[in-house]
Amino acid sequence: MLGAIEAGGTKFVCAISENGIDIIDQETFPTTTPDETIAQVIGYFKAHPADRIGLASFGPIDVNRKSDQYGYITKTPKAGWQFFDILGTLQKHFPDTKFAFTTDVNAAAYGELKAGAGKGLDDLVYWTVGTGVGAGIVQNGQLLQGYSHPEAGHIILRRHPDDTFAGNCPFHGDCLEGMTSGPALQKHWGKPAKDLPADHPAWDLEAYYLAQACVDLTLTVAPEKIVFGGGVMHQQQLFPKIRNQFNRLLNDYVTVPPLDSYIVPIDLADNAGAIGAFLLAQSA
Ligand SMILES: Nc1ncnc2c1ncn2[C@@H]1O[C@H](COP(=O)(O)OP(=O)(O)OP(=O)(O)O)[C@@H](O)[C@H]1O
Ligand SMILES: [Zn+2]
Repeated sequence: MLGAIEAGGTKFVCAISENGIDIIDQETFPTTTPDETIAQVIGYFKAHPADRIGLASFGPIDVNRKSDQYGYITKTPKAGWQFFDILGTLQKHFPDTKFAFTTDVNAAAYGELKAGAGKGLDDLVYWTVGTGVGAGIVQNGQLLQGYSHPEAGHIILRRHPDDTFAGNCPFHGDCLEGMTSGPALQKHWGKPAKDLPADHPAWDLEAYYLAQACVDLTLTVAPEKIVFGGGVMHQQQLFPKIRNQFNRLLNDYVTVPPLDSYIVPIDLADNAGAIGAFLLAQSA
């Protein structure tokens, strides 16, 4: 039996699967304190035992096996969770279980590669644009991680000449997340992102920045496909706008697949993270 834990800033999702694709059982717990929330996760897997569990956590997390803090959630602004040994705590309670450990967005990237929009491919970038912005990158079938995991949601952008919004990233102001996340849109335009009409100028600016993000990762990791998920990407009109801006910015400098099949929406919707976590655990 395979298990998945999607550790998010607002909720934890625990699930089990036999084949890594079909979810047999799933339960959600609110993210409160580590003690309380982890106790619920432990209770879930005592009741639904798994031989292997994929733990996909909100970040930043320490994924460097050589580090003393491997398996920890590190500098999160989330109260009570700073430097919490999430992997170690679970391993202590399930000593016979094999764990895979990565970021939530890496797991979703892996799920989309193996069973979603990137099925059959080896290289994929997955962007989530929601409360936060982040990228999971798979290269040659493996998650891209070095000294740490990518934090591409915070890359620095060329500002649109007409854009005076200061951005809302507490670390960088007008980084990608600071300009394009759901909360950034709300702060910029004075209403929730989902209430902005499809023809609102917000979406042209949003596409302008997300296209830069795609160009940057195209030029650095050369994926076979770029997949977008997250709440903000429910705005389907963003896709043609991003492709247009991408085309303009890249200016044919490198060859990429046809844009309609290169920059695409998520295929597995809310299950991408769990499926990725199962399959990472399976191959751990
Ligand atoms: N239809 C929509 N159109 C535009 N924005 C939306 C839409 N639905 C949700 N959002 C925005 O997406 C954000 C929530 O993102 P998401 O649904 O991915 O959840 P999340 O899990 O909180 O995000 P994250 O994965 O970054 O933690 C909110 O800021 C919300 O305003
Ligand atoms: Zn930032």
